[in-house]
Amino acid sequence: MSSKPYILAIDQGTSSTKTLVFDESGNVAAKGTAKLGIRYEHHFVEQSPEEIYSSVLQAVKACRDHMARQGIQPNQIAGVGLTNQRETFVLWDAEGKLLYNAISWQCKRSSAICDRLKDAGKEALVKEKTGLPIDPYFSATKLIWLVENVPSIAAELERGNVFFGTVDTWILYKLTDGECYMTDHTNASRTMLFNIYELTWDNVLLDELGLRGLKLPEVRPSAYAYASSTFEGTFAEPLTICAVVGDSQAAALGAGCFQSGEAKATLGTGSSIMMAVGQDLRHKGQDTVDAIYYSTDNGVVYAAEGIIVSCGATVTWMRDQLGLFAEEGALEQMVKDVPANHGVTVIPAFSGMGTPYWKKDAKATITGLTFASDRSHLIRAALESVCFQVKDVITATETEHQLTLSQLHVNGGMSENTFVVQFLANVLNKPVLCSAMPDASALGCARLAAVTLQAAPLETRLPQHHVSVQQYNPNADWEAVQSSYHNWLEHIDRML
Ligand SMILES: O=P(O)(O)OC[C@H](O)CO
Repeated sequence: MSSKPYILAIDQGTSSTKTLVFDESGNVAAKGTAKLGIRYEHHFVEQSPEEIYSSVLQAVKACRDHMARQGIQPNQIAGVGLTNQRETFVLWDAEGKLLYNAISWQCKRSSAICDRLKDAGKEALVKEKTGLPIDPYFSATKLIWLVENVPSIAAELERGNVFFGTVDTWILYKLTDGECYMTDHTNASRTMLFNIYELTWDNVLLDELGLRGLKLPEVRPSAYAYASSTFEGTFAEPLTICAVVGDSQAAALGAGCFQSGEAKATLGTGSSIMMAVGQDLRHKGQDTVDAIYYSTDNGVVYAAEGIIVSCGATVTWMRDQLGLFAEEGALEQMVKDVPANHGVTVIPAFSGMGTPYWKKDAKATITGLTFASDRSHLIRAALESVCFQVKDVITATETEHQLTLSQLHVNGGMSENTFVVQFLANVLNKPVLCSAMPDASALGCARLAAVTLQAAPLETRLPQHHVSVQQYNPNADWEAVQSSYHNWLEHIDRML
């Protein structure tokens, strides 16, 4: 064992920051966590940048204290990996003074701006350069909203005094007292300002979007020695941050998607599905998102991504707004008790539909109800909708990239529901793998940090041989499965 066998991973997410210490085999040796608030107001979703930063410090401190109880010394930490919620951004000035709250990836304030850009025919240009569709999900249109609606930001932009940063950049900036103004390829690729083929901020796009003069961070590989920090005195000696990567990408790396055609689906409130494509993006996605998966000294690896807006959110709505059940635990048995959905179909467009439909203004529908329908049918149809949406994304990805899904790894809260995972295996007609390791994003960024530290192949880092992985194989009548999926597609067609 080396004298520095541990890696500290920081996972800065939307509702909390988690920290985990991994040993060389991928065992979790210590943990810390800190909660984080979020403000929802109609279509506006914001967070406090200071709170984001302090949640990182708190979670790192909690982890340090746990390390001490486990007998791990800070000088046994070889380096730090940082993974973070993507698309959320912060603006500050040359003095480091905040210009606004952090605008969350969930915020849809720029819906009308997206329509305007599409009407002006900008969609092809944006897609061609960034790999992204024009959608409020990505940072740029919400930045335009701020420039158009907050006079002080417009004035500062005019003076060249607006510094833009995704959450990783903000954390690096704060940890280094403004010394490190950087981001990685994966985070840059979610802003809708970064050319994912030329690997530069796109000046043509910045001009077209009225953002000329915006200060943007230097972009580095995901596996890279960014900066060193004591985390404001949490550690006596500075630790080096050796990796930065968006959390969905990190979750795919943590799940072990290393070969083209391997994919992961994080089934949370919504879902991000990512399929590894390789170093060469030969076919560009039309309805899927072309994403930078990760980058090292050896270059950039691409992935295809699909975004589902409503997964667990549909079930939460059925619990909180319709009162159909009280606890998640009861849910699984309830749906297993009914052999089918009895003709009930839920199209969960509560906040529009993402990949491959990109209909941000669509509304949810429940169809096929009769007096014989009961809550189990509704819930079953809601859970089926999660799987059908994943199938939609996988089908679009396979077609656009001329790849075949080999297997799907699932993680996130809904992957604990065995009905969902089995139904997914049936709908995809492929094995679905569910790891007992819940913190895939932290593991993924720790793997990248290990690559920076040891220049070894990514797939050999922190192998986690001890963690059990449950495999679900298709076990239903394929014709029946196909017929229910066709029924879903027909309903989608009607909705569109
Ligand atoms: O904070 P999470 O883990 O829900 O991740 C948010 C995603 O990065 C948004 O793209």
